[in-house]
Amino acid sequence: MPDSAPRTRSFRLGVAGPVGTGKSSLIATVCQALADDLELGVITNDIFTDEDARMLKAAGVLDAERIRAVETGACPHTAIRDDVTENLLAVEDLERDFAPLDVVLVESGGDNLTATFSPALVDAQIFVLDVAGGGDVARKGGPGIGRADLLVVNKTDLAPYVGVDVAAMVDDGLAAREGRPVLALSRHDQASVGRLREWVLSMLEAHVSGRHTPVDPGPMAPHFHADPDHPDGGLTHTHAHVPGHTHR
Ligand SMILES: Nc1nc2c(ncn2[C@@H]2O[C@H](COP(=O)(O)OP(=O)(O)OP(=O)(O)O)[C@@H](O)[C@H]2O)c(=O)[nH]1
Repeated sequence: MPDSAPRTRSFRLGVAGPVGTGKSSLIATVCQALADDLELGVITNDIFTDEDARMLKAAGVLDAERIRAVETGACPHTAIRDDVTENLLAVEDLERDFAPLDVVLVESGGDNLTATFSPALVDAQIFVLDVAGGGDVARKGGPGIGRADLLVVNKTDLAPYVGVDVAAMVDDGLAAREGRPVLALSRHDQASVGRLREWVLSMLEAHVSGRHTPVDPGPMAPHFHADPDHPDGGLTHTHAHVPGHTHR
């Protein structure tokens, strides 16, 4: 990427979405599509393991040293939204060790429909749904579906097998997003991979030229955490407040 000034700060791109929608695979696809053109790094988040980082290293999409895992030890959205310290340090370490990096991709642990990144951690974010999760999911709304920088409807190659109309799902996404982009993607469809590549490059260009302003998609909706020590078996809460907030 042409650049005249010395630079250590990368374009930080978050990838969030429900469990199993293909976040790690999308990151692998982006790395494969751009590793010859850009300097890349990856941070993965898992609750108890470094499974996603190991999968990406095994896939050989980047030098293994450029893929690092954060073990959140708590609900994934805590580490990408409420207290991003661990992730921010991991991103900054990567940026220092491989300076200058063009893009650091940060994968959220799989979470529910309402988990989004804090703009304190990433400059832009992709929210990933897949057709196998149901054709109606894009209609369900929430901050990621409505206001992430890009909504991906993933695994379109599976649509005929799960009875989902991809075009209708994309239209639902567009209707929920007031003009923000929606991309139908399959890692087996090179044209769609090309569109994802172009989107990442255009966002990087907008970031480097100062034309992109990170936007907070908004807080999570109220949700329930199971807790055997709680008299009601758990706690329903929101993330609209931050100070003093903890998760088990
Ligand atoms: N058919 C098809 N399968 C895909 C595609 N992308 C991912 N998968 C499969 O979907 C499954 C889940 O993919 P992952 O990339 O691990 O999903 P994830 O969102 O990172 O999963 P968690 O980190 O557990 O939330 C794997 O079996 C992938 O091989 C795709 O484009 N088409």
